[in-house]
Amino acid sequence: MDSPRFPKETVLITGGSGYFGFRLGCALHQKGVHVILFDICSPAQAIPEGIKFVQGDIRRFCEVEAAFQDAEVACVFHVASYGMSGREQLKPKLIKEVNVDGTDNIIRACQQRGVPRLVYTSTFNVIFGGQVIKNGDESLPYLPLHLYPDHYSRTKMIAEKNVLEANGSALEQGKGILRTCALRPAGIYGPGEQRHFPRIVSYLEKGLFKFVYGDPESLVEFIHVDNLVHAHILAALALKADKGYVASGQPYFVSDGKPVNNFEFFRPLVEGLGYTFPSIRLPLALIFYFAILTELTHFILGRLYNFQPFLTRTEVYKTGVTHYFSLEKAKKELGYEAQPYDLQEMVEWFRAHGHGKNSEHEGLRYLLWDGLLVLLLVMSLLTWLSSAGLSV
Ligand SMILES: NC(=O)c1ccc[n+]([C@@H]2O[C@H](COP(=O)([O-])OP(=O)(O)OC[C@H]3O[C@@H](n4cnc5c(N)ncnc54)[C@H](O)[C@@H]3O)[C@@H](O)[C@H]2O)c1
Repeated sequence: MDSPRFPKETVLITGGSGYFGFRLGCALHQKGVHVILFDICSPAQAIPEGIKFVQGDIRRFCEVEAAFQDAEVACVFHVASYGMSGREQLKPKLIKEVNVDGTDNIIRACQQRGVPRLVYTSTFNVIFGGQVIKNGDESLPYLPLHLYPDHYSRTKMIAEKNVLEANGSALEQGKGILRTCALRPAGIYGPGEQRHFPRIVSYLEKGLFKFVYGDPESLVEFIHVDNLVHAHILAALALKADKGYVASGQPYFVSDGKPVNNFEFFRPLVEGLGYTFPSIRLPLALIFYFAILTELTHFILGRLYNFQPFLTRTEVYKTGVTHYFSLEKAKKELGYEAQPYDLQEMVEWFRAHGHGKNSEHEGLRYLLWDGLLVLLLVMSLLTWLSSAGLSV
C-alpha cells in the first residue's frame, strides 16, 4: 500500500490495546509518530519500544486527563468502545457509559488540552437497523433512537453525532478550534482478530456451524484491518490545513469495497481449516426467533453463568440482511483506495495457533452442544410458527 506521510507528532489512541487500536498504533509508530496507547486493559501483545502505554478508563475524566500529561497531542484517534458483539451487547448501562459518556470525556479533554484533531472510529451500525441498504451513502439520516436494534449501535450513533457536532468548537487558551471526523467501518478482519473470528472457529470446533441462513443473494461488507488503518491515517491528514480541512465535521463509510454474502465470505476460512461448509440453509425469520430465545436464555441464566450467546438479534441482521455502502466520498475526499486481501493469512494464523480439523472424535465430544442447538432450533421454530398465527 502506498502509505501517506505522517508528520513527526504525538497522537493518542483510545482503545489502543484492542485489535484495531493496537494495529493503528504500531503502523503510526513505524512512520515515526510518537504514539500513546490509552486503554482500560493492557495490550495482549508486547508493546514495541517507543510506544507509550497509559492504563485508564475513558469513563473517568481524571484518568483521561492523566493520559495527556506531559505531551502535546496533535491528534486523538478515539477507538475505544464497548458492547459490539456477543454477551457484551447485553449490558446496556456499561455500553452507554463507555460509548457516550466516555466519548464526551474525550471531546472535553481535546478541548481542554488544545488538541486540534479528533478522528472517531464509528460503525456502519449508526445508519443500519436491519433495513435493506444497497450502495447507501453519507446522506442517509440516523435512525430514530427506538429503531436501533441494540444499545451498541444506538450509543455509537449518539457518540458519533456528539463528535461531529464538536467540530469547530473552541479549544481552551485560544489555541484555535477542534476539527473532527468519523469513519464508519464494516466488520473488521485480519490476522490475530480477537472478536469475531475466534468465536466462529470455536463454533466450527464444537460442530455448531451446521447451517447458514437468509437469502444467498444478501450482501454485507468487511474491511481488512490494514485498509482501516490506512483510512484513519488519511482521515487525520484530511483534518489539516494543507488538505483544506476537507474532512471537518464529516462521516465516511469505509470497507474493502466488495459486497459479499456473509457466509460466502467465511467459506475460505471454514474449508481452509478442513471443515465442510454447511449445505443446510434456514430462513432468516427462524434464526431471528432463535436469537430472541438465546438472548432470553442469557437474560435468565447469565447472572449465574455469563456464557457467550450463540447469536444476538443484531448479529442476525448484520449477517443476514443486505447492507453495503458507497466508498465514493472516502475516495474523493480522503483519497482512500482499498487494497485487496483474502482470508488465506487468517487460515494460516489459525493453523499456526493450533486450530483446524484434526480429530475424528470431535463429533462425539460435542454431542451435548448438538443437542442444545437442536433444542433451541425446535423452540425457535415453535415460537416462529405460533407468532405467524399458525396452530401447532
Ligand atoms: N470489530 C469490528 O468488526 C468493528 C466494526 C465496525 C466498527 N468497529 C469499531 O472499531 C473500533 C475498534 O474495534 P475493535 O474490534 O478493535 O475492538 P476491540 O474490542 O478489540 O477494542 C476496543 C478497546 O477498547 C477498550 N475499552 C473498552 N472500554 C474502555 C474504557 N472504559 N476505557 C478505555 N478503554 C476501553 C477495550 O479494552 C479494547 O481494548 C471500535 O470503536 C468499534 O466500535 C469495529
